[in-house]
Amino acid sequence: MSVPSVTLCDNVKMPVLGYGTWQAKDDELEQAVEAALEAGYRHIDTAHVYENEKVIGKVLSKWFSSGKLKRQDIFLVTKLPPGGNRPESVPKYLKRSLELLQVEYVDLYLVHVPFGFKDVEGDLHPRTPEGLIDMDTETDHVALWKAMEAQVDAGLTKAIGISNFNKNQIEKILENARIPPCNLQVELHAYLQQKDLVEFCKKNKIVVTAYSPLGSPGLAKFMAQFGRTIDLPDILNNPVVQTIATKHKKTEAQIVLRHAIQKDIVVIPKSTNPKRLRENISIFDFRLDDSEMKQLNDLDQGLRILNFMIFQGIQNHPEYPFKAEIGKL
Ligand SMILES: NC(=O)C1=CN([C@@H]2O[C@H](COP(=O)(O)OP(=O)(O)OC[C@H]3O[C@@H](n4cnc5c(N)ncnc54)[C@H](OP(=O)(O)O)[C@@H]3O)[C@@H](O)[C@H]2O)C=CC1
Ligand SMILES: O=C1CO[C@H](CO)[C@@H](O)[C@@H]1O
Repeated sequence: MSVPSVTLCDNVKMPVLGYGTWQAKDDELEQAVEAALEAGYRHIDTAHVYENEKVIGKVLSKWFSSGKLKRQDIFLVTKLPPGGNRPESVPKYLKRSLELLQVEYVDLYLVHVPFGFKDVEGDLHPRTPEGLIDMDTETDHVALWKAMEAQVDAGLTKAIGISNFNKNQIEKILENARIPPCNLQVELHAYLQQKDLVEFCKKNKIVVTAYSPLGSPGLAKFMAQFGRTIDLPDILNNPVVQTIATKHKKTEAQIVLRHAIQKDIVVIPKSTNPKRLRENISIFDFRLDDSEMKQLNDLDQGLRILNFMIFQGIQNHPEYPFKAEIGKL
């Protein structure tokens, strides 16, 4: 299956469907990345905090050295951890990611979150003695962005972007950037369609990537490991999605992914199951009509699943992005 691409800044091409890897590690991920590459995925989304860059690097280097793929065939995305959200930490963390991924450059480097943590070696999520997340409240986006730009100049990434930033935070970067961000990665699915933010990004030539495009159905199980229960919406069992899926002889997952793609949004579903990851890439052989698009657009509820409250006390960081929603969280 061949996936179409969208053009980011400076003619960098990004496949509109990528392979998400959060919560996937080690042996399971190794097999799954193999299966994903076999299935035709050419865009891989990881992050330093996912602690799986080494496995991804191992599989990619095998494919590159066997000649099955060339480096330029792959669009590789990774992210600066929150503990690296200060200018002097950016080169250190990008260098680490490049070493783990066994590549000379990434295609897109993202600032993972707008808030910073203390930079504690060996602890990606440091805590205070009281159990709160150990924040660095001095996070300065303009200074940080200059360090991101320097990574493009050094040839260590083709493009730079942000993730989980709100509109005001993006505006501030745009006002001060020499190299504007060309990608915003945010939570986006049928129940959180982010219409205003998407419109704003279009106006500013920022390609939007939808994370958790299926509504992150495995999240409740994942959070349970940390003793947290969450009330997860079940987008894939929504009757509107189900009816459209039956009509097209497609699965519910394929319908919600196709819905985003038809709105020029890049999607990065995660699956370590070979059957499901093949299912998720098989969305380029049908089209939703205007009435189906409208029915799916109407499912929007502004419902955010990932608000970072897992990091206790994070809402008190000056750059916590969802302050306006706090009453609703
Ligand atoms: N920038 C950021 O802050 C964030 C970025 N991300 C990125 O976005 C990616 C995707 O988001 P994520 O939160 O993982 O959630 P997704 O919406 O991609 O959902 C993943 C879950 O859905 C299941 N699944 C996958 N395909 C299907 C299918 N066809 N039918 C039914 N269930 C399916 C998976 O299980 P199984 O594996 O068993 O198939 C897994 O439990 C992440 O992996 C990560 O790369 C995610 C969160 C935050
Ligand atoms: O990508 C991510 C998924 O969500 C996690 C927990 O909220 C974060 O660590 C990270 O931003």
